[in-house]
Amino acid sequence: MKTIEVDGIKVRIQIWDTAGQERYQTITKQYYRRAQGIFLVYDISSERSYQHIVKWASDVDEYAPDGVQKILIGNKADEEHKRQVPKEHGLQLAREYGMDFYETSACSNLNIKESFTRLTELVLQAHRKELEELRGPPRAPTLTRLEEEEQQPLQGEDTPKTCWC
Ligand SMILES: Nc1nc2c(ncn2[C@@H]2O[C@H](COP(=O)(O)OP(=O)(O)OP(=O)(O)O)[C@@H](O)[C@H]2O)c(=O)[nH]1
Repeated sequence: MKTIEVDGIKVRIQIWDTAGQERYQTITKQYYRRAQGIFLVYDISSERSYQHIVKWASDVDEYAPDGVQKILIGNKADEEHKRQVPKEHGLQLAREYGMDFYETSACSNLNIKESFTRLTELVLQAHRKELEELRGPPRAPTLTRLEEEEQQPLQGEDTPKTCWC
């Protein structure tokens, strides 16, 4: 669980790290069903992990709800000396899928906050209607309401007070 602030709203996010190994795939797919945002992560020092993204993306298409938000991540960006996947390839794949793309490093803390904030923003935007309801109606009273209030007789000391707060 993590609380982050996006556009002045505190959002509590629940993060699940699914197992990448083949033998856990049956369980992993069950987690997709209630996901609102998904990071598809490969390792920039492993061409194989990059090739695997196609399979992950098709699983997400099959099992995740419609409208789930997705971001492509190339992790281990601190391991430049071991790089097998050029940044351009990540960008290109993300473009094909219509996703945002970040290179991150869990070790040097590169783009971790940025990518989580972005995915949360995308999820919030996708649920804009519910978000507006959460924010509530505008606070300023309308002119009509003010006029109506002015016509109300003032409450005397002897009349029971309702809450004025
Ligand atoms: N250099 C570097 N190593 C990392 C980074 N992120 C993770 N690692 C290392 O990579 C290894 C695998 O990390 P995990 O978090 O277990 O990767 P995973 O994809 O969740 O693995 P599965 O649970 O098998 O799916 C560990 O040794 C981590 O310390 C990173 O940004 N940079």
